[in-house]
Amino acid sequence: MPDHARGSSTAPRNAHGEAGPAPAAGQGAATTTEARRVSGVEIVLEEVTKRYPGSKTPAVDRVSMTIPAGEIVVFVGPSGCGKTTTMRMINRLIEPTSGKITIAGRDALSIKPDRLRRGIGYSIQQSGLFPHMTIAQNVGMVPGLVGWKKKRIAERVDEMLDLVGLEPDMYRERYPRQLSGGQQQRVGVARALAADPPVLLMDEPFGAVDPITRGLLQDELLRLQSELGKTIVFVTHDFAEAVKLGDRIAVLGGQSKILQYDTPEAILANPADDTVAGFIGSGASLQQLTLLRVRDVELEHCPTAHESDPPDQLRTALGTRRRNWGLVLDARNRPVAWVNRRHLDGVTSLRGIGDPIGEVVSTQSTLQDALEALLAAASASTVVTGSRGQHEGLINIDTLIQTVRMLREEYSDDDEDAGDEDDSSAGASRTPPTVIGGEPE
Ligand SMILES: Nc1ncnc2c1ncn2[C@@H]1O[C@H](COP(=O)(O)OP(=O)(O)OP(=O)(O)O)[C@@H](O)[C@H]1O
Repeated sequence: MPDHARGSSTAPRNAHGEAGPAPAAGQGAATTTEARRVSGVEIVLEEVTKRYPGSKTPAVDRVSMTIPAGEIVVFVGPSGCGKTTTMRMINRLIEPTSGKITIAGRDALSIKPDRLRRGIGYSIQQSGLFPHMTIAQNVGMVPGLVGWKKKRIAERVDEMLDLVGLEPDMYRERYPRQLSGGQQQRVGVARALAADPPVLLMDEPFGAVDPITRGLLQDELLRLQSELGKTIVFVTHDFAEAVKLGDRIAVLGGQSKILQYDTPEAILANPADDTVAGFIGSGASLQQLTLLRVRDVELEHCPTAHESDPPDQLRTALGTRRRNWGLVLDARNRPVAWVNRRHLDGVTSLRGIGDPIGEVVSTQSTLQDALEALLAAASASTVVTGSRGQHEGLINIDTLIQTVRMLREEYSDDDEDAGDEDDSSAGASRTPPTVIGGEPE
């Protein structure tokens, strides 16, 4: 296996995706928040309870929480704790037994369920697509129900397919069974977003796909959300997924009791109790790799050349920069092949030579995704691409090792501070912790 680029530099800039240094209180935080488009609305649950008929104990018992507009809030907890029931009460697929749910200031129980549901996108595991309907019909269903004109629906279908990375011409007339699991999930998200609802409920939407596709779909969701700013409630039982996606995480115990409701950084640094700590598991330092994205660390660079460039140019660059490996890019700067000097011997063109690129990570990927890609490829570095697949640089194992080391030092300092000053939020750079309806501190 090629060792590609070696050497490293580590320069994490901020936890959890916001570019630039963590703003000090009162300095940059407002700018970051303002810069983000928010089209979502606030959801408030007050003392919401669900008791299924014939069951002695409630499935959800007096849950109160505020889900801020434009944020991704992840419900995470063990199987059967009531995540799905809590989520489905928001769009009244399940009627609460008691309590109040307010969406954008309106009492959800006062809105007709059908009408309510049209304003709330819903995406579930296995995508929930109708098998006998084409992709276009599936995506256009809710806009059709709310009375959009045919032309507008057709345009919207194409726009949505494009948004989730599916070429409309290729996919709109296909049927769900003709798509892979990952593609079906993308269509599921496109359908949930089609009528432009301010709220999106996602119930383990990526649970049924393989881990690599899952990582890509998560990246895609984060990219979409950075453009759309919806209020998203996301259910998972995978804590790593919660850390990656959540602006806030609600860790739920039995009967949806809120054990902790806070930013991922704060929960990782200061689990509220042993149950939450147990749920995070023993790999806390590795989990912290999900707080940083590839774009947050300094990338390595190796010599590159376009397919149309003369091989000599790359040969010279490898020699001058004393590198064994370089990258060949296509006309749109997308990586095509790894090449070493041996590949360049006697060739007159860079087309069709070299080793396959192998695993690629995007600038949106978390450092944990990058680690997995490096381990899967068994190589010391992997190619990083930007939003349109263009080459951005390389990330290597040394960078990741240094980052884990740095995070460990940083978070152990926070622990000491927390003991001294009772400031329990290592994630305070983004948003103040909010515990509503959880255990009072
Ligand atoms: N329709 C129903 N009738 C009776 N009990 C139900 C019904 N749906 C769910 N329950 C029970 O309510 C509790 C909460 O279920 P729920 O599906 O909300 O949990 P969950 O955390 O989403 O679980 P999972 O992660 O396994 O999907 C469970 O004990 C479940 O058995």
